[in-house]
Amino acid sequence: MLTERMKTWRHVFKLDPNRTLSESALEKVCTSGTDAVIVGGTDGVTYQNSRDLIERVAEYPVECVQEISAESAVVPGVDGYLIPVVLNSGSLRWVVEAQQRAIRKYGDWIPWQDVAALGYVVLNPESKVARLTESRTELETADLTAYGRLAESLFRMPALYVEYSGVYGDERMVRAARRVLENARLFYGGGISREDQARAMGREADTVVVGNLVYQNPEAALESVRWVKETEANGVSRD
Ligand SMILES: CC(C)=CCC/C(C)=C/CC/C(C)=C/CC/C(C)=C/CC/C(C)=C/CC/C(C)=C/CC/C(C)=C/COP(=O)(O)OP(=O)(O)O
Ligand SMILES: O=P(O)(O)OC[C@@H](O)CO
Ligand SMILES: [Mg+2]
Repeated sequence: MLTERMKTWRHVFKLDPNRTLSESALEKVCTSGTDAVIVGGTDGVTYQNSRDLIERVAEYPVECVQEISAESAVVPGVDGYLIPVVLNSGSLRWVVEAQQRAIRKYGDWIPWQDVAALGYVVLNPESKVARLTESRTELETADLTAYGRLAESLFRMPALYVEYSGVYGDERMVRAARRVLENARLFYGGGISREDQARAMGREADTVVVGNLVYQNPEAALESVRWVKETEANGVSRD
């Protein structure tokens, strides 16, 4: 089950099918000791560029999962599929509609044991994902923790994803969200570029996602695996 495997993820890389990565850089990413490689992005994601990148990652022993942002880009045969649900979106399209349309299309073909929902709360108003999904990013701590409880206890989601895509986020927000979760995992992603940031979010979150750094500073991106894994998460460990 994908949801079980996700419980072992401390550090993951998110690779964007719409960006170029040399074979030597990809090899380093995939053999870095990271727990999984997520293939996904917001814009310019197609079936072709997703399949190309997934096939390249599949050459390495690391777990590879596709994060689906467009119904047309679904690649069959991947280890797992992450389905974003943007809880603070201003449009139903990104909460249930796009997902319902895709389920209608793929129906019996969906390998549910290898599918997991990610309850996103998008907090960087300047990010592509915030703009696309018209996310309501002006949230207080209490709003975020309520989304956390909604995701975990009402929707029974396996993970809450605090998403600051492109900028380093507010550690207090992440800590508050983590505190109210008992079973769901807390994913943090956004703007990790330095050791202190990787360690700080490594303390607050269960799973730390590193994206842009792979393209901006590959050496630091590789180091981020160690920075996160050496750091103990504050949360009670759950299995
Ligand atoms: C055999 C077979 C066919 C198997 C497959 C079956 C299967 C798994 C079918 C899919 C079922 C399903 C429910 C699919 C969901 C479809 C869908 C379109 C859902 C909507 C997802 C959504 C809310 C998208 C909005 C954007 C979003 C949240 C994207 C996630 C990634 C993200 C936040 C990237 C951020 O990075 P990026 O913006 O690229 O960062 P940069 O600015 O640095 O580029
Ligand atoms: O690209 P960065 O800013 O590292 O963010 C990672 C991930 O949360 C994006 O969905
Ligand atoms: Mg992108």
